[in-house]
Amino acid sequence: MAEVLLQVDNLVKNFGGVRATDDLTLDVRAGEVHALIGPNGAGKTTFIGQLMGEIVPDAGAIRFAGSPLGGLDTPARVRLGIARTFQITQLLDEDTALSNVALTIQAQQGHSFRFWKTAAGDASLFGPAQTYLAAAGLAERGNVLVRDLSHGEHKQLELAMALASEPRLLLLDEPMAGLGASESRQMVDSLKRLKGRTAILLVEHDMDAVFALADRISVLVYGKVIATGTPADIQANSQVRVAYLGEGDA
Ligand SMILES: Nc1ncnc2c1ncn2[C@@H]1O[C@H](COP(=O)(O)OP(=O)(O)OP(=O)(O)O)[C@@H](O)[C@H]1O
Repeated sequence: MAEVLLQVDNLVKNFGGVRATDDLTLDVRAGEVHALIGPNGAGKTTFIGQLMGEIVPDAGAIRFAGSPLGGLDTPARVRLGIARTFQITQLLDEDTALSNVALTIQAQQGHSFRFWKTAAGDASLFGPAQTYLAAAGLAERGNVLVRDLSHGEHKQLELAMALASEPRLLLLDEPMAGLGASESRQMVDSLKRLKGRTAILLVEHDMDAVFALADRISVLVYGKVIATGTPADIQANSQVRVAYLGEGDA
């Protein structure tokens, strides 16, 4: 069995009277796609925020590659090898997809955005940028302006930008949201190609995508993991069927 990359133990987060994360225990193994599913408001986004260091837990522990993450800010966690999509919210609409990825690589290297003009002329960034675009399924779209990309292609570009930090763990918060059927298929194909290269924690409502991609699935209900298992285990779990999948649907 692959090594445990992310180990979360007994995590708790309260917002006033709401316990958004309730004694949450979960692990992600190196290279696996681990889907986290659950009804609206189950606490999935709050959990990702705690993994990235954007939300401070009230109790519990998170270890990544054996080291505790408590007290580390988001950039420090990115340097350790954790990345999420939508981390860099500002796509430059008037620049090409390739330039946007090149800029992300430059930012990873510690340069400030104000040196962008020089970076745009720095051909050494374009080779790697093209590789990340290709990994995200946008090999042919590098020279297209961001404002001319479709919604699905924006999502793929955000994926390429997340890959630019060479993460060992990629956190994806609803990558299929708002995508049409063919765009969803392209995203699933891109994520399938990434399997094994990086571990993925996939928060997703689209069950077709979850069952197409996941090695394991955890089910979150009211901030608590009520089940973890293979897709077949989860589909057969009567507690999950009642709580989430809906009897008769699964
Ligand atoms: N900053 C906050 N202040 C107060 N309550 C919050 C805050 N963030 C989240 N919550 C509450 O915590 C619970 C979990 O919310 P969260 O957004 O993490 O759920 P989710 O599973 O990501 O939902 P969805 O699938 O709809 O995105 C909800 O009851 C939500 O209202």
